[in-house]
Amino acid sequence: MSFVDIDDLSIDLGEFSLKGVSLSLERGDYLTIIGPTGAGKTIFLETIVGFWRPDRGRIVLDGRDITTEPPEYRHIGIVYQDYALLPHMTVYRNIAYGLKKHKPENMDEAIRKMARSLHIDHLLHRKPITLSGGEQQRAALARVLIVEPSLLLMDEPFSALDPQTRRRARLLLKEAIGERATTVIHITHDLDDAWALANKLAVFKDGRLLQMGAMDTVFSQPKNRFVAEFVGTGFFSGTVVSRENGCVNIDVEGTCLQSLDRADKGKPVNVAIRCEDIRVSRKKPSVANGFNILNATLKNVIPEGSSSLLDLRVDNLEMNALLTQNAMRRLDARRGDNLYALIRKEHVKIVQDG
Ligand SMILES: Nc1ncnc2c1ncn2[C@@H]1O[C@H](COP(=O)(O)OP(=O)(O)OP(=O)(O)O)[C@@H](O)[C@H]1O
Repeated sequence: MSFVDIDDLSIDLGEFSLKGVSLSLERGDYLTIIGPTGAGKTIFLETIVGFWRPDRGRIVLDGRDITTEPPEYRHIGIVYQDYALLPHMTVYRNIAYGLKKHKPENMDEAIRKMARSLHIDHLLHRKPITLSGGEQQRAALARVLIVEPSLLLMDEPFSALDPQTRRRARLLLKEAIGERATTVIHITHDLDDAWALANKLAVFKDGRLLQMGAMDTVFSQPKNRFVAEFVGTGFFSGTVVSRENGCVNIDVEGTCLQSLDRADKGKPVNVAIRCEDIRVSRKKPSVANGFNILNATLKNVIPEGSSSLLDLRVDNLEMNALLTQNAMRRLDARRGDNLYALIRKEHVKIVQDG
């Protein structure tokens, strides 16, 4: 049995339903949930915390079936996007509020220690309205973390923060939960949150959990086209035409891709290629060993923060490659240039459509 076992969680709210969501987490796991707006991510968290009573399914936390327990007995902390601090209380009293049921003997020291770890010890006397967004966020985190919840739920906790404050908040959160090995489920629209914090990723759509797994696995082996597109991984359908020297040759709309994965000749397969795994070069490498080397035309360059996404045309296929700004400068490419896309055979992943 895992630390968190959610089995077949279903709820019908009329216009929206959560459909048989099952997942398990080990103690200390950090799961980020992504998915389009209206996918049911918040309803899922609210069902775990006890805001909604599911029509079907079970929630087991640390061996205890909490499906029908009142929220206050579940020992689950939740942090919202809008922080939900009590406006008439100081930061100190907001944090203490979390401890109102189980006051530890050394409550004052516990509050000050928590405030120090989240760098808000100088703000304890202030009311929430006088704080910046980042400071309010840290106060909200302190209020939830001080009760040492068995499970911490967060619904887009950083969405109102500027990029720099967000990075800092991630670091502080990581330190604060790392010390306690807190198990976390965190909804976000920012994949950088997932890469910075999580070891697991879940993708929701239309009230369903489409895929959950280790971060790398979901990115490199998305189960279907929707998940692939959502995480920015290329997804292609083709047929295995031959197997030789430990490789399979896959025909994808007239382009031959070689993969080290196993599949039978004649089998239709889906292939996933992460945009980070496509290198782009002006020169054709003299040694092709281990690589797919494909002629590519640069259609477009889309700047993405510290990287650029290259829109490449490879025969009949559209592929995206993600290059750092340094790699981009070295490549010095313009729209319409003829280039080479280099993809290691082990990065061409054969995936089951799910
Ligand atoms: N009380 C309710 N009764 C009926 N439908 C609801 C209720 N609350 C939310 N919904 C609907 O359920 C769907 C899922 O909402 P939810 O807030 O869980 O989405 P989400 O994935 O968190 O989206 P976002 O990323 O925009 O926050 C939405 O279509 C929403 O309108």
